[in-house]
Amino acid sequence: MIEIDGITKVYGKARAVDNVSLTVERGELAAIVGTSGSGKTTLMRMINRLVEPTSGTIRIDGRDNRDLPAYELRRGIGYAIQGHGLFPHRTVAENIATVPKLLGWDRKKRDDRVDELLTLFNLEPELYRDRMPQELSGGQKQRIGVARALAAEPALLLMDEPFGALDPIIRAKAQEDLLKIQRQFSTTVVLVTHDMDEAILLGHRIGVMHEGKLLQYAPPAEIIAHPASDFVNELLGTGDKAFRMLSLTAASKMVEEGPAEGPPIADTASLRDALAQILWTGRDAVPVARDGVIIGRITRERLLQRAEGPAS
Ligand SMILES: Nc1ncnc2c1ncn2[C@@H]1O[C@H](COP(=O)(O)OP(=O)(O)OP(=O)(O)O)[C@@H](O)[C@H]1O
Repeated sequence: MIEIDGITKVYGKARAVDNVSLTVERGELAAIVGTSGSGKTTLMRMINRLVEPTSGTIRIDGRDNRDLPAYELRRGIGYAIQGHGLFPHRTVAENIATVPKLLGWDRKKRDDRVDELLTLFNLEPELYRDRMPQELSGGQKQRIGVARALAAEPALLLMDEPFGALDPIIRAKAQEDLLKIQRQFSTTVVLVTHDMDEAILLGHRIGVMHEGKLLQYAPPAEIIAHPASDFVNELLGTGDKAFRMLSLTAASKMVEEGPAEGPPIADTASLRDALAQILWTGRDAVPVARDGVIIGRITRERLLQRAEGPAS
């Protein structure tokens, strides 16, 4: 659990982060969004003390983050950044095993962990563990950067635009991997992103920053339904709100009995996917399948009702 309490960072006359307070519960993912220069990275870097705050406190699992020497604190916190930050003269395996080595893990345990992570990120260990970073594509480097952040199974993971340079397909896969890992290990994650769709997909809570201030910190559905200000509303993109609302719910939550023609969608797909299918194929309803077996349908009518916002 991270408790950020009245944290401020002043550079010269500018308040890069201005009296921000928020709590991230253990096992939760907080997505921080905002315009460029709004203070997202500075806020995140004060958690692992790459930046020292001007005032305020940050507690991690109840302990002031200044109680430990900064290098020791950072060993316990995974950190992944855009542009990966890999050591260019170390192999992929050495890069991933950086923190386990600092922590004194023996060779066998380190090697096993490297192979496990490479497999998790769909990179065949035999092919990739001895490569140098310059022998990887941009997307592969990013995945290794995230693998390195996860290597010592940190309870806390900080991610600064970690999927920024990935193409949409790899990005979706990397987001899925992150969710899987996050659930499996109950990792507490703070993720900085400028992509609202990513924040809505991944965040249990979303923090919206502007000019150093935290404008709103709430679950995605609440941010969409009740934006705290015009600025938050604008950032959400009014035109996309209906679809964003639908993207929050799995098809399994709206299945009803009844017939429907044509190819089914999976019950794990979102209502947004269901509506897209219905519109694209001109149907009134789409069958829903679980593990390949049809379990019911979703109708166009109910989806449209669900997508309606509050009457203005
Ligand atoms: N070391 C520094 N010295 C002086 N000013 C800084 C320093 N680091 C950041 N700033 C300023 O603090 C403000 C917040 O920067 P920060 O990097 O936290 O924003 P951000 O929201 O992460 O932006 P982006 O999305 O563009 O990465 C900016 O105005 C930036 O110029």
